[in-house]
Amino acid sequence: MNSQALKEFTLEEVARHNTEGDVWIVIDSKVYDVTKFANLHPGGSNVLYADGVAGRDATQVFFGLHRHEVLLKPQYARLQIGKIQGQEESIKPPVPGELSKVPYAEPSWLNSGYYSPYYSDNHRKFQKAARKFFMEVVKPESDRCDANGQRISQEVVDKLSEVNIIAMRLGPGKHLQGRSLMGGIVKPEEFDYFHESIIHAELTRVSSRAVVDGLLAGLVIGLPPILNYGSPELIAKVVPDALAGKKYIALAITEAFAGSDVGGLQTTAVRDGDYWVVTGTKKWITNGTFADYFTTGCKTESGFTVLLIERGPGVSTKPVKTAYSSVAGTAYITFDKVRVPVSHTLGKVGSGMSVILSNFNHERWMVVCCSISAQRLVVEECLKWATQRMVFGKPLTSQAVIRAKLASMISRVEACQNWLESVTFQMNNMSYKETSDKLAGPIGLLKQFVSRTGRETAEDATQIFGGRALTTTGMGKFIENYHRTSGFDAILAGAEDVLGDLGVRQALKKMPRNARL
Ligand code: HEM
Repeated sequence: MNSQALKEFTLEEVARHNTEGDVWIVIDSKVYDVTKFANLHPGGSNVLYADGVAGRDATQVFFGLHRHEVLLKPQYARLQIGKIQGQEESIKPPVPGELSKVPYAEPSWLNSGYYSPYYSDNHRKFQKAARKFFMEVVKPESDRCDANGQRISQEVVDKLSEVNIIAMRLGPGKHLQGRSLMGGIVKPEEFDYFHESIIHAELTRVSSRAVVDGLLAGLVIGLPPILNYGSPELIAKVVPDALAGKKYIALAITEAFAGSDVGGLQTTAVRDGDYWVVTGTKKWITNGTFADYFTTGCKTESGFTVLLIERGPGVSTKPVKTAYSSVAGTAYITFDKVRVPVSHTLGKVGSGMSVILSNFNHERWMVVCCSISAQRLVVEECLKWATQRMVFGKPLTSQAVIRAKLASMISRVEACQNWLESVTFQMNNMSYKETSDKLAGPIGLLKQFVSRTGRETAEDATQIFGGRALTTTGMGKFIENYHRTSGFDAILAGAEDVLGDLGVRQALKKMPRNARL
């Protein structure tokens, strides 16, 4: 409703409309006529006729039961008929691009009056633009697609590629040359891993776990092997369309037969002249239902080899139902005697393991960035809920047990953030080779730690929200989604225990032979 056209009422006038057949209520200074809506109200009509609600200021009871966004939906916003004389609304929706004022809802480098050795003003400017973009372009799409399971629309993908978010999700590198990043805020040669971490964090703030993956995570992990190991002709054929969001890529490694034990894979490629003939299956392949290309791990006579397989005769994909939304496009793939040109071999025949392993650090680090951002959002949701929810006449925060949970959640996310920033700083200063040598172990340990804290935080948040954390709509919908999907961070890009073990094994390799107590 246009504020200029708002009619003004006194609380006494509103109070006269307090019966079935004529019921008004006040929420945050706004007057709503809910007479006709009462019979359609999802919470029932009786609750609107109750004492203290009908004809009264029901702000507190309303916010104990609904998210603010309910009032912003056009079908409910139009129930507003005016405002209370002399009062102004105080509860406002977030403005796209703005930071949250809830403590710990933002990493400290974004809070005014705090300092960071890692982030510059350029990172801050970049973050502001990214938040606005994701809030305006991706959030509405995320809500819609997570619910209906449909893939992200081409229109949104086109907008992502206009500001080169698809290319930036791959990290710094040659592929950014000549591109205008986020409207030119950062020069391609100055784009670093902190900028990239901002993209992951801001994407995660507005998206469910499934949408984070649905927004071309398959490409983020499936394209680097092509960029790093493909022939110039193959790169020219595939990369421009992929970064423009015109073609989709999936990384097809895992099978029902083998996951972390890549050596046990059964998809086989046999040479036939200038072609490989590929037969086998792949499972849990993110974006597989809509991918045009599959960066595929195959068994060959001389060992494990990675091939780029184009969708075509012999390739079929079907959705795999998982705990998160099918917007992620998780697929079961069948390759039935698929003929793949030998020129589509990525790296040397038999050297597929190094092609795949070189990709893992970045993928795991990306999962960490996303998980920490989601955990921070959970902290924000819990702080808001525990403050606004009244129990036994007092806010939930008056309970020591709730405050203790909040303390654990905040400490975990802050610990994760600080470790992530220190690893990211190393990545900025190391060559790709050095990163593989020195950071594979720490990134494995970091991911194990972060996915564990994620699930602990999901448990704590569920206790704080109670039954509301068990429903997919309403007050606890983020908590329900996070609780249901935080396990993906513990499995995707390497199972938690395997990564912890990797970290320790890498450390043991570097133990000095003469180290003694
Ligand atoms: C303009 C006023 C209102 C609108 C547009 C509205 C709308 C809604 C909607 C859409 C829901 C479904 C749950 C959700 O999506 O969050 C809901 C549930 C509910 N509403 Fe309202 N409501 C209004 C006022 C009130 C008031 C004043 C009360 C006071 C008692 C109330 C009590 C409830 C209850 C008890 C539920 C069920 C909550 C649950 O299942 O957890 N509503 N309302």
